[in-house]
Amino acid sequence: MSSYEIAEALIAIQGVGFKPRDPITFKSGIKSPVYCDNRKFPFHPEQWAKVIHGFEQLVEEKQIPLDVVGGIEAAGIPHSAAFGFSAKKPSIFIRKEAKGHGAKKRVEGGDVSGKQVVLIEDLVTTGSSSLSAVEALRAEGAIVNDCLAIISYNFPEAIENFAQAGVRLHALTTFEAVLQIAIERATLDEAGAAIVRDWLREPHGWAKRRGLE
Ligand SMILES: O=P(O)(O)OC[C@H]1O[C@H](OP(=O)(O)OP(=O)(O)O)[C@H](O)[C@@H]1O
Ligand SMILES: O=C(O)c1cc(=O)[nH]c(=O)[nH]1
Repeated sequence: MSSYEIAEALIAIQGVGFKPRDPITFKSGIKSPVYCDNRKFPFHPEQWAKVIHGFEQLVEEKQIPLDVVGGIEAAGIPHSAAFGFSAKKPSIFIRKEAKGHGAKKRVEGGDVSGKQVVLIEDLVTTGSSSLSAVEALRAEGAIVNDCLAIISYNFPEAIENFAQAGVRLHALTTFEAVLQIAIERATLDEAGAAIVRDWLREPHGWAKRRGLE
């Protein structure tokens, strides 16, 4: 499954929104003129199958050691569960925060101690959600060296965060691929594309630069 095919699939399920003049706030607090919504994939099984096959191919081609598949709450979980089921591997999930009641755990579903856990995230922006999950897993004795994601914005800070944590990030596609397709198809006009490119150059200060905050 190529990066282009996965980007096409995300566009086909209407999982990409361009909002150059009406920004959206990301988990990290970054204000953005674009939004990718991988949560829509399970509603479109034919397109979703491309994601799950993409993960299978990635693990096989890169010979990624895998005992357990771990989905990051919330949007990572459906993809992780489907991939684990299809690959006949156990799967667990990792909460972003421990609950205040019940077992109060972040890692749910099984014992990961001494196991090679491959993380599944739907989307990487800064990488902070992924790396917090890595910490929670390592605290339970898991071996975590690889994270698979559907899409990454490929921000330098995310690349640096993954490198520092000693985790390889393998994304099926990138926001750049999505942007290329949107420009080719004139889904995004030139003025809109210029705004998105300006955001990509320096996302943290973008909203201020444009007088939006
Ligand atoms: O790389 P980061 O800067 O951490 O951003 C990426 C995270 O943001 C979203 O989670 P969010 O908590 O917004 O939504 P969810 O609860 O649906 O997963 C997404 O699903 C990733 O987990
Ligand atoms: O960083 C985020 O919070 C984020 C970005 C994005 O494009 N889509 C999403 O679901 N979350």
